[in-house]
Parts: sequence; C-alpha cells; structure tokens
Amino acid sequence: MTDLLFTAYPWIKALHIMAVIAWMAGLFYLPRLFVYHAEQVGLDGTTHALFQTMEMKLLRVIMNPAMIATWIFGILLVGIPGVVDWSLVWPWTKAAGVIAMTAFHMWLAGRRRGFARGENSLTGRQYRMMNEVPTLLMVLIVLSVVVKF
Ligand code: HEM
Repeated sequence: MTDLLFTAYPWIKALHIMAVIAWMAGLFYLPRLFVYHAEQVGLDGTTHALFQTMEMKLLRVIMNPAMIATWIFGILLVGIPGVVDWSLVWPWTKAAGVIAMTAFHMWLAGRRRGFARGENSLTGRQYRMMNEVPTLLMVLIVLSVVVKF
C-alpha cells in the first residue's frame, strides 16, 4: 500500500493542485456575484432569479466537488510517509489555513441560501471586503507548503 502511494505521489499531488485551482476559482468568484447581487440586483425579479441560479450552480457543480476533491487528495498526501513532518511549523499553518478556507466556503454557502430565501443583510462593500479573505488564506497556505518554514 505504501509503495503504491509513493508511486502515486506526483499524480495525487497533480490532482490535488487541479482541485485547488477549481475550488479557488469559485471562492474568488462567488463573493463577486454577491457584490453585484447586493448592489445592483436586489431580492426579487428575473435578474434575482438568474443570479440565484448562477450562485447555486457555481457552488453545487464546481465548488462543493472541488473542495471535497482537494480534501481527499490532500489527506492522501498527508498519509504518504515522509511528506509531512509535524515537528515543523508549516503543516500547522497550512492546516489552520485550509480549515479557515473551509469555514469561509461554509459561510458563502450560508449567504447563498439567504439570497435564495430573499434575505441579505450585508452590503456590497462588506462582500468586497470578505472577497479578500481567500486571497490572504491562499498566501498563507502556499507559503506554508512551498517554503516549508
Ligand atoms: C483541504 C485540505 C488540504 C490538505 C489536507 C492538503 C495537504 C497537502 C499536502 C500534504 C501536500 C504535499 C506537500 C508536499 O508534497 O511537500 C500538499 C501540496 C500542495 N497543496 Fe495542499 N492541502 C489542502 C488544501 C490546499 C489548498 C486550499 C491549497 C491552496 C490554496 C493547497 C495548495 C497546495 C499546493 C500548491 C501544493 C504543492 C506544493 C509543492 O509541491 O511544492 N492545498 N497539500
């Protein structure tokens, strides 16, 4: 089993990075849709229905599967002997970053359900600010896993 994982290591890492790219694309784009939904579209009418569909499809078709795939391939990488040395700092900063990224994903899913019910309490400016969260977490995660401090 361990031999198989060693052979599969570059393939698993490639799949992990592909899943990360798809997940991040959604994490950057969904808050932008919320900015326009909050500022320009409002909570009724045909454009509201269109935005709701776009938000739902982005989350269900791209972001949820990409997040699950990122976790599965990431945990497989953790399971390969020698890949993670828990006595170093980077695995802990990376773990904190990915847990925060997952919490951000869940928060976005909650906002989407709110819009779908015709409810929204945040302004476009607040969504713009929240849009910076995945960028900051991405910097932390990528520095952790590449620089390996
Ligand atoms: C969701 C849970 C995640 C887990 C369990 C996880 C775990 C891992 C592990 C163990 C590695 C292998 C490190 C190595 O080969 O030295 C890795 C590689 C990588 N991860 Fe993650 N990861 C996760 C999410 C993410 C996220 C959200 C990002 C980006 C925002 C990311 C970006 C990367 C990159 C770029 C690499 C390749 C680094 C390199 O080979 O130099 N990962 N991940």
